[in-house]
Amino acid sequence: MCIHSFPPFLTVALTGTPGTGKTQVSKLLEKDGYSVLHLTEFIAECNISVERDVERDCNIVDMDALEEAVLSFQNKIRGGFERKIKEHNFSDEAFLQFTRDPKNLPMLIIESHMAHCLCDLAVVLRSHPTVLKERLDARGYSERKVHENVMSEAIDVVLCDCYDYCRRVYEIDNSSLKLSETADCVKEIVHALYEDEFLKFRSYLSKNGENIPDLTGGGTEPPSGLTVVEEEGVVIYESDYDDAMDETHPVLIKYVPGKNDWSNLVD
Ligand SMILES: Nc1ncnc2c1ncn2[C@@H]1O[C@H](COP(=O)(O)OP(=O)(O)OP(=O)(O)O)[C@@H](O)[C@H]1O
Repeated sequence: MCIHSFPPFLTVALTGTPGTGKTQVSKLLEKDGYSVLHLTEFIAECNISVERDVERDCNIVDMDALEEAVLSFQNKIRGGFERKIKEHNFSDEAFLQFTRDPKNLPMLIIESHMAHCLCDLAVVLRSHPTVLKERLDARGYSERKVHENVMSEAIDVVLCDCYDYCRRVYEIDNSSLKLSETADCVKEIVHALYEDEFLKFRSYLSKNGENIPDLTGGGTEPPSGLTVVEEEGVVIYESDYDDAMDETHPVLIKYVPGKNDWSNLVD
């Protein structure tokens, strides 16, 4: 059983091995108006317990506490979107048009090398190991730390993790891209992803004879058969949508600038 709202609010991981550019890219996205959560800072702000692994020079986080804090943050952001949507009189087409403005995209992008553990959709930044090594050396990391990260990139550790955790995984190789070009790729992906998820959920509701939720000023009427739950002031629906829509295997899409045909994502 999964929790969904309609129109959907998506949480998307922007993940990758350290040094692949998550922080810098997400800052560009944020500047353009996308909602971004920087997980490392969030963990510190929320005082989530962290243990230090001195040998491997990294932190170990209490994932249960983190998940709870992220969910609560996500609900607050989602509430803001729901209120914004209610101010308008949208047809589906007009709504999708509205979401093309980054400030109106009902999505939270979580930036971290472990964000994919908290999301079922992920964009993975990849960099060639030699490019990555240069970036990590420039940070002054120990030889061991550089080696561990470069090896992990070479054998696709984060990508494989995403494949385990997520139902959709988008991979961008930014080895020969500029920072702004990488950000543009992410933008293209998240908008295509949102539209696809919206249309899929809409089509699911229609096929199952559910009342189509109203996007107009009257608010989102619960589709019949779905349980209405109220969480932190946000109306959400519980449904078996995820079970029905569950892809047997996660979808893995390699991003090739200018070449992806997003229309083939829609069933
Ligand atoms: N095409 C590109 N895309 C992303 N980053 C790039 C690109 N070209 C160069 N860079 C540089 O690579 C570095 C990536 O560092 P950044 O801190 O963003 O990585 P990160 O994945 O967030 O690492 P960490 O997980 O340790 O926070 C930056 O200095 C950035 O300017």
